Amino acid sequence: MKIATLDGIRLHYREDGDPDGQPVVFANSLGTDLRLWDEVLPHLPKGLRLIRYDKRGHGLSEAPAAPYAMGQLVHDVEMLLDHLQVRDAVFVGLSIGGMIAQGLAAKRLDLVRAVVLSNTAAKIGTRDMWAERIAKTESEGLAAMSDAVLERWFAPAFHETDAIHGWRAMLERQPAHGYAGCCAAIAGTDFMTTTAALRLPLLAIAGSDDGSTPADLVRETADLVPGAEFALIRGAGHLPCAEKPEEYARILSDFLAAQGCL
Ligand SMILES: O=C(O)CC1=CCC(=O)O1
Repeated sequence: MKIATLDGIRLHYREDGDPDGQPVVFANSLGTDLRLWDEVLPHLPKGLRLIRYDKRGHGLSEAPAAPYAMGQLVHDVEMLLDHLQVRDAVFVGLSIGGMIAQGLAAKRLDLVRAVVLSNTAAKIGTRDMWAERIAKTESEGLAAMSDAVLERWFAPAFHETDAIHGWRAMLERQPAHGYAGCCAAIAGTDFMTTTAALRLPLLAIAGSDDGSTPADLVRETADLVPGAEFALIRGAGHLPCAEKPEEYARILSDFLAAQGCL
């Protein structure tokens, strides 16, 4: 198991693939850990250096007292990539992970050569919506919200699979204050202006049944950046990498090939 203590925060990460290959970094969504990418990685071409990590408050990373700020989440991964001596990575971020991707690309272009913004936006939800979710998480715990969250995560057919129970367990086992801390970071984030100033290769991925960041919202963020590409995965919700991993990997592989990464 790999843990790096960086500026006082313990971050859990994992590396797969070729240590000398093109780095591809994956950032997870709210309520998930780095296993979010388990089904995608085996379908990616060989020769890539695949780096995943748990953001603060999630998975096996430390969960300091909430709330967190988006700047802290960006700084955490910035330190991790410096620690791993990564430069010019393709950064794949899903939902809050996609917000981290936008923040990192705006701050440290030396670390990021291209971004994949999956099921995310420059701004997600409203302050009131997040305040409500934080209050419920703190008072009732994550299990009280998991039905509603899973409705947004997956299209109807996936709810009939055994795998749905694993995703529920992953969500409910996150530290409640870590989850709430990340909700606060999302509530305080509006990257409209900074993302519109980005000039780098960008692929946005959306799910047709995404109840959290609907496809139109994802496309709106992609449209901020000249030349951005957009891919829609039909029959998938907010976590298409879990629901349609082969299609997700194909879209990602095509993008990596177009960037000369393969
Ligand atoms: O609505 C959800 O729970 C999904 C979500 C919103 C931001 C994020 O990272 O996940």
